Amino acid sequence: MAAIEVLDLTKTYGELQAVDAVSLEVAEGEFVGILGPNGAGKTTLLEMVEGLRRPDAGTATVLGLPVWPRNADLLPRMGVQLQASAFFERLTAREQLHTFASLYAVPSATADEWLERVGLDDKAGTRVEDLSGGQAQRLSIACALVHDPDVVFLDEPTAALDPQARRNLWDLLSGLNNSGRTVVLTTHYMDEAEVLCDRVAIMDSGRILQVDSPAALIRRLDAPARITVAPGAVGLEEARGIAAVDDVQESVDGVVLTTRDPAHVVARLAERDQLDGVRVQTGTLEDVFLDLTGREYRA
Ligand SMILES: Nc1ncnc2c1ncn2[C@@H]1O[C@H](COP(=O)(O)OP(=O)(O)OP(=O)(O)O)[C@@H](O)[C@H]1O
Repeated sequence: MAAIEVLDLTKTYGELQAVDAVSLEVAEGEFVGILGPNGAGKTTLLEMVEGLRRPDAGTATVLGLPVWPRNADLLPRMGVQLQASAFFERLTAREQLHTFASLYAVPSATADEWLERVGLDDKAGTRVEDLSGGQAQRLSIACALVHDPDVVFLDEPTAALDPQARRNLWDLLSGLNNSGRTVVLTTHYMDEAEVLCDRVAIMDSGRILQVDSPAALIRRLDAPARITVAPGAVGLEEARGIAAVDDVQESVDGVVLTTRDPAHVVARLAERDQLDGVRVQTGTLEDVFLDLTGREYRA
């Protein structure tokens, strides 16, 4: 049985088709990312799947149960990350988490374990409004997980964090589904989707354009590879003479060779001892987005 089944979910706000007949299946234990620019419809889709927003049409089931009308049997089995602004004011981090735990009859000791797991034990006595952005995000994730749900929904969990805080949170998130949990997250960060997700659904203008593993999405693109070598490591004319090299350009980083057969080109460079500073770049999810929409990706 799929953990999540979404069939033709649709939501319209006035003239705007925010979510347009979206279908998606998520297997048990899978980590799926919904990736798209601002306004793509990610939050609206997620809230309908969580049973928080009523669809105009279509259905969603979680663990085999319909999510709308709101299903009381499902609530303890789902973890929904709150935006930090939804915390109870003036509570400390520990009080906030204990309050959530008590809603699900989870012992306080378990809540304290979670505080430690998300690295907030030294902030237990700090009021939620005095936590940094990253600390507040980690607390909101602990609140979503404290009752040990089977399915976890995270809406842009690393939004507005600095790069270091994002990476710290990635470590936490990548450990999340090791214990068999199903995780669905929305993000507008390509690198985040690539690092964390088994499969990525690329969303734009209310539609899911493609769903697959990041590697498969990029492979399907059939984009040429770019091989950069240090400035001066190879002459421009010499590089143009290597079989399978389609194009050669000079850039600030060095000489950039474009090819559809990077293994062959790297082998030729190696034979000539010209691998100084070599870097091989294949396509990225940004290229996939450009290919699918005809637009540059702007988070
Ligand atoms: N309650 C609402 N009433 C009217 N329009 C809405 C409402 N909620 C969302 N929208 C619009 O629907 C579209 C999709 O919004 P949504 O928040 O789902 O996108 P998103 O992909 O999550 O964007 P972001 O990354 O900025 O959060 C946007 O154009 C938004 O302005």
